[in-house]
Amino acid sequence: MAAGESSDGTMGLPAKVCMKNQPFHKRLSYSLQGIRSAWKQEASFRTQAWMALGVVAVLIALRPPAIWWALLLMNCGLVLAAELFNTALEQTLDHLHPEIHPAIKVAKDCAAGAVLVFSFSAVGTFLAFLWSMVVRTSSPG
Ligand SMILES: Nc1ncnc2c1ncn2[C@@H]1O[C@H](COP(=O)(O)OP(=O)(O)OP(=O)(O)O)[C@@H](O)[C@H]1O
Repeated sequence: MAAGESSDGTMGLPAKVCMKNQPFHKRLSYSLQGIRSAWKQEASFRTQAWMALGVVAVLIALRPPAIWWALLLMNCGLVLAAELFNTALEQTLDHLHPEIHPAIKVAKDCAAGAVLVFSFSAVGTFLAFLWSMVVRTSSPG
């Protein structure tokens, strides 16, 4: 055993530090646990996930060119990822500072604003997609 190393191989580091750099399957499992927690706790995340599924259903039904799949899936992913970041920030702030504070209001409002910006982008992209479908079906030939 090297000097300073403990018998459990942690070198006496706090447990939190030892949770870094774990095998891929463990890191994947933590990511999935995060998504499951957001699903359980955040109504907004559930709504956005159902809407993303709706978009996928529309894509499967209409079979548009690949560029529309890429654009719409990317927008759905951005909204869901932004909501996960928003949830992470809310949980951290509520844990570290449960009391009301103007700085926490600004931080939470900005995070919610980020989700709103991505949501507008997603809605705009979806409307453009619908418009392109209408033009494609109404054009002669
Ligand atoms: N500790 C606090 N201090 C000041 N304002 C707060 C605090 N906690 C929440 N707020 C205000 O309440 C709003 C909603 O709070 P919070 O984000 O925790 O709820 P939420 O329903 O989970 O929101 P979201 O739908 O964005 O996930 C915040 O955007 C902020 O304006």
